[in-house]
Amino acid sequence: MSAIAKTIEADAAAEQELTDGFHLVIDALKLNGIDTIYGVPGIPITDLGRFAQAAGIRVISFRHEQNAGNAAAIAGFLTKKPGVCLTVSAPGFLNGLTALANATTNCFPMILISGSSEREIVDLQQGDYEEMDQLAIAKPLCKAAFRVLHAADIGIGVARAIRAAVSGRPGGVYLDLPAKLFGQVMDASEGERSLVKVIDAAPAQIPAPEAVDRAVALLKGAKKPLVILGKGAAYSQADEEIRNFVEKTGIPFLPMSMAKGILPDTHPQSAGAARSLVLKEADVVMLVGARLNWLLSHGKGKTWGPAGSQKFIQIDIEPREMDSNIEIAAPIVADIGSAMAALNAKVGGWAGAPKEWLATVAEKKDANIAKMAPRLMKNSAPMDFHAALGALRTIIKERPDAILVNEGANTLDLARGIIDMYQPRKRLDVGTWGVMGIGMGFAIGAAVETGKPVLAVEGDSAFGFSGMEVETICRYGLPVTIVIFNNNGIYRGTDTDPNGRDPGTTVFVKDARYDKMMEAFGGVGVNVTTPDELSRAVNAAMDSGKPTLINAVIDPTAGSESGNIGSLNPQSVVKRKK
Ligand SMILES: CC(C)(COP(=O)(O)OP(=O)(O)OC[C@H]1O[C@@H](n2cnc3c(N)ncnc32)[C@H](O)[C@@H]1OP(=O)(O)O)[C@@H](O)C(=O)NCCC(=O)NCCSC=O
Repeated sequence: MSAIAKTIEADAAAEQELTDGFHLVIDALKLNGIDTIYGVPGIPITDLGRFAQAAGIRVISFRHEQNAGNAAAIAGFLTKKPGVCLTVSAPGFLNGLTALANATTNCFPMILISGSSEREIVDLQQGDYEEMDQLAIAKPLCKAAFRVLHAADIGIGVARAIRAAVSGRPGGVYLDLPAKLFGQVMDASEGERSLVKVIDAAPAQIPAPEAVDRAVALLKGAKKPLVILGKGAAYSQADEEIRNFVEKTGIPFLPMSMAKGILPDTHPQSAGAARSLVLKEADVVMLVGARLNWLLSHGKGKTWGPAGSQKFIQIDIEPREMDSNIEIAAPIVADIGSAMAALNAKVGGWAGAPKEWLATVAEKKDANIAKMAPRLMKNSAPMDFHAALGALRTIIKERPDAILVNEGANTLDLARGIIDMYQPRKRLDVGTWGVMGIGMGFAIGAAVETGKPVLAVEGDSAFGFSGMEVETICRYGLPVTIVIFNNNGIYRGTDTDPNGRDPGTTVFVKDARYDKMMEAFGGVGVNVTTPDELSRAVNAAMDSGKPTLINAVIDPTAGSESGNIGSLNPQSVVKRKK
């Protein structure tokens, strides 16, 4: 071998033995089973995305970080592994932060990884590119926040982020990676040794036996027991244990929005269609992964029975959740799976819920269902919400493993009650914050993570927050069908400016054709005006698996001001002169 050849070979060997910050981040994620990254490329993380894709990680590039973050968040909810969102510094980071905060509020495990500026310059405020103290900004908005300054600490940084995201009550974690870190080079073997594989990231939290006994005693003495299933119960994937408990005890259950389908909405014990009655009349209420927040009127007031007349059992992994609004007579601090298993072991041989109570619930439920039925069957043009949702309800019944994404005002409030769900974790919606804008991010995340067909039912306003991602859906050829309930505006399309100068504050362009947006990117666009046309279009889209957007024309006068949350949306009682 010539001297030159020897030198080249020696150089190559030396090169192989090196690694850098980019590759250590990727190796750390892969070592911990993270196989997908959602993000938007740019300075300083462009190459991180490229190298990650080359290393076999699936990298889904979005048009806006908030949507990428929402996709990562819902990936976390669906898989119990942290969903990862990758952004550029400053504005990209801030865009992703909304999704991180929302993930934290909803208890979805997610990691926002953002490139950032050089510490030394940021701290002295010397004007670096997109200079911002991202760590300080992220801290109050997520469960934990870490910054890695040295490549040798990347393994620890990623491990801490993963454990923080999924252990205990899951949530969002911010991981700050300054640009300088990516180029730091080290010996490959040293780099490998610095990586950390997280063992038992979310250990089971076993309930105390006396806590379980206390709860069982309360339930057995109840005349009108009720189980409320929350999104935490859906997240836990303890589907069998939950179903066993509900069926063994015969207690009526009320699913919160994203808990629909843990047991089918058509289950004889479902009290979904008798919501007001069961909340007011139950004497013992068992909350399973459901919090007594605004969605349950904080456990008090006119939604509930007289103060002190109802006793609460609460199962939650977070001890501080107990007594957050009212007294919890039987707290069970545990993960849902362990708690339900422990309860199941204690409720054998029990006679079940009193028959009179079941009959009362059934009567109210049947009456509400009968009242709604004719409204779902009108084949009129233009459609109202009920007629359009009646068509979609049949589609989900026939395709129970499809994932339903839902956001809007009327579109959300009515779809929640009308569209029955049959399987767990198939309904993804606006969650704890009632946030508009989750639509396309959730749809993409759900399609990527599960490979199942996704039906996104969107109000025209809600869709606008993430609508540009239809290009992403087309680019990746995802099996997403979007139905836009287009009534020309927010709530309805009839508002006007009293001065006649501008459009009313809640209206959009009249008779807009959202379906044309999809066609612009090679997807299928369809305009429909009747429930029959809507059914045909959705079925064709879901059969073909092609990205499709259906503009469903809804009567602009249909819809009300999202009445359910009227107390949060005060109307002025003051009449003022012009
Ligand atoms: C907290 C809530 C679930 C409470 O709503 P409620 O109207 O009290 O209950 P819902 O479950 O929607 O049910 C309404 C009524 O329909 C009945 N109901 C429910 N399902 C059915 C079926 N399948 N058939 C017939 N009737 C039904 C149910 O018993 C209630 O009647 P009765 O029992 O007779 O009362 C809701 O307000 C909510 O999730 N809000 C979030 C909204 C949100 O996030 N918006 C984003 C902002 S929008 C931006 O502007």
